[in-house]
Amino acid sequence: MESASNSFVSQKSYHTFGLRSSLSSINAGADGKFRFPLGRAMAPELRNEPKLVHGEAGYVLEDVPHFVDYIPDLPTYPNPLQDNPAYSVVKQYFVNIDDTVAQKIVVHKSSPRGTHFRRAGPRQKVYFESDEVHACIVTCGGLCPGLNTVIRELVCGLSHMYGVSRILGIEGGYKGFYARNTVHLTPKSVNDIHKRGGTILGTSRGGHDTSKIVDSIQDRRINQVYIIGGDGTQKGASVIFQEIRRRGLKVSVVGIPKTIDNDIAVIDKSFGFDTAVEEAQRAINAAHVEAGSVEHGIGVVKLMGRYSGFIAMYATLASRDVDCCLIPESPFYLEGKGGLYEFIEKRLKENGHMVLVVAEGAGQELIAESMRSMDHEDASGNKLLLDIGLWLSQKIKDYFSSKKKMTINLKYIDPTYMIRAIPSNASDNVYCTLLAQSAVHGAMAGYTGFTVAPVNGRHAYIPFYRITETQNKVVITDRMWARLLSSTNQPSFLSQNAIEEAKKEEEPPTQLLEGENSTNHHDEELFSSANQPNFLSHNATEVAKKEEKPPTQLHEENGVANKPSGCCFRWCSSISAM
Ligand SMILES: Nc1ncnc2c1ncn2[C@@H]1O[C@H](COP(=O)(O)OP(=O)(O)O)[C@@H](O)[C@H]1O
Ligand SMILES: O=P(O)(O)OC[C@H]1O[C@](O)(COP(=O)(O)O)[C@@H](O)[C@@H]1O
Ligand SMILES: [Mg+2]
Repeated sequence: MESASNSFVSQKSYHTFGLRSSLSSINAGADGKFRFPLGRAMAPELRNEPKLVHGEAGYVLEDVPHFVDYIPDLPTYPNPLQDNPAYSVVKQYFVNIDDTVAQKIVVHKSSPRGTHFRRAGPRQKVYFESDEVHACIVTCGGLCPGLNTVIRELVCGLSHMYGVSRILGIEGGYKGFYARNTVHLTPKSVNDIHKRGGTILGTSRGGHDTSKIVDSIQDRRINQVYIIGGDGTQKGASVIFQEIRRRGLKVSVVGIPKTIDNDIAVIDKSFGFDTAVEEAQRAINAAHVEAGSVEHGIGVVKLMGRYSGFIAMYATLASRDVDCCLIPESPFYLEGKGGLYEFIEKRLKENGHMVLVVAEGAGQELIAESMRSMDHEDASGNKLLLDIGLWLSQKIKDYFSSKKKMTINLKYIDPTYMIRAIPSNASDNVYCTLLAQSAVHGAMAGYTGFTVAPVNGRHAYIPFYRITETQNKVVITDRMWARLLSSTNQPSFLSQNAIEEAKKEEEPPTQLLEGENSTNHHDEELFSSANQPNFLSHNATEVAKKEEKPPTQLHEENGVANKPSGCCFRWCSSISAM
């Protein structure tokens, strides 16, 4: 462990440019290509306005900030990856600077091309020399499977791909910047951490003091900040970035989206979600076994999902043992025709038992009606929820014993923290690896103020505001919720009027549906992450390069040829990216 006061600080190349000097370069875009409207008092990127580039046929690039937007005359260096043997087999390893990723891929003949994001991946030129980089990593908010994998892969990516050796772990979330010690991270020290749940750095809610955090970054001469966390964390990262840019610092601020609830907007999915859905099966199985072993058995399982019911929805679809799934997005009622009690009674009569999955944020308004609502918040300002699982279990017991005089046998299982605290599964581990590598490539290339994530199966750099302006929610008028309703045959709890209203409110479902993503080859990343020899002679490499088509073509072909069929998860193949 290293204390904040004695951390090693290099004086080399730590740029601090005042606002005045930064204004001289405001019309040059990230790659010196794009230009912003002239004749304004201050550049858009200094006023937190979107950095938009318009192209033909309604094409819009929602670009991310870059050092050259506010720091003039920065030197660039060749990317050290060009001499890395793991990557020498790849014909076009570096991403074309004009590559962008479409936000919507379901289009019609006459559709405008729409919003795009900058494609993630390694660039030919970088804005840091290896020994100049002083990186730090922080984890904030609730736990999520995969946090340790992302930390590991950031450290290994920085070290193995870019020769960076100065990497600090900030302990205990945002407040750790100014109130806790730091820990020096090396590939050796993080070697096994992906096998453990939680985060080796610790985490916290609250404690976001922007100026103290940026002072700490500046004092320690940190120039790459990797911030792993959910929607709240990304809001915090955004204000840190704004302050850093206001001070004119050459410090890259990179957000890595983490949320077990999968409630972050724009992105395909967040890491840990797959693991959570898988682990939830164990609780659902247990509930099913318990319920099926007794007369009129009811198994109730509570899953996480404060404002979004994705875990509950996917766990239900995956299990096939669930009779009813309740989520925050779909209000329900208990009594009367079409209500929950009526449905439970029907299922018990038909099957003798039933399983109910409830997301923690579901039915909060119902509990609030029957209990005195406590409008409490946690340290980060998130609403503290009343326990729907316990409350609902009690209501069901009361109803059947006093109103129906029917003996039921209800078992309530709350596996929420057990699900959140496990290590990530194989699929999430690969996802975390690619995510961390994309983050490192972006920072090395001089981009800043962005969140990295897959969009339609390709990793992209997304401006913070796009991630934080809305939350991802289950669309109850979309096909996936309809699939769930049809698989459980539960009531929709909606009147015809409410359905019409919901349809009007929701965006048309032009987002990804099943099987629309492509699977791509990632052998190059795998060679690099294992640091193994590629066992190819120079000749073989050259021959392979001639035989292969450039990766962009390959990707496109795979997009058509490798469409998975019959897969019900919209992002099942979307971990390809980059
Ligand atoms: N609007 C905001 N501005 C700045 N910091 C924020 C904001 N919202 C949350 N944070 C900070 O982000 C961190 C994590 O937020 P939290 O909501 O607990 O988790 P998550 O990031 O997983 O949503 C906390 O330290 C919190 O203080
Ligand atoms: O008890 P804690 O640590 O506040 O966490 C509970 C909350 O964490 C969550 O997993 C979401 O966490 P984040 O906001 O950190 O993504 C919710 O599902 C749950 O309500
Ligand atoms: Mg959150």
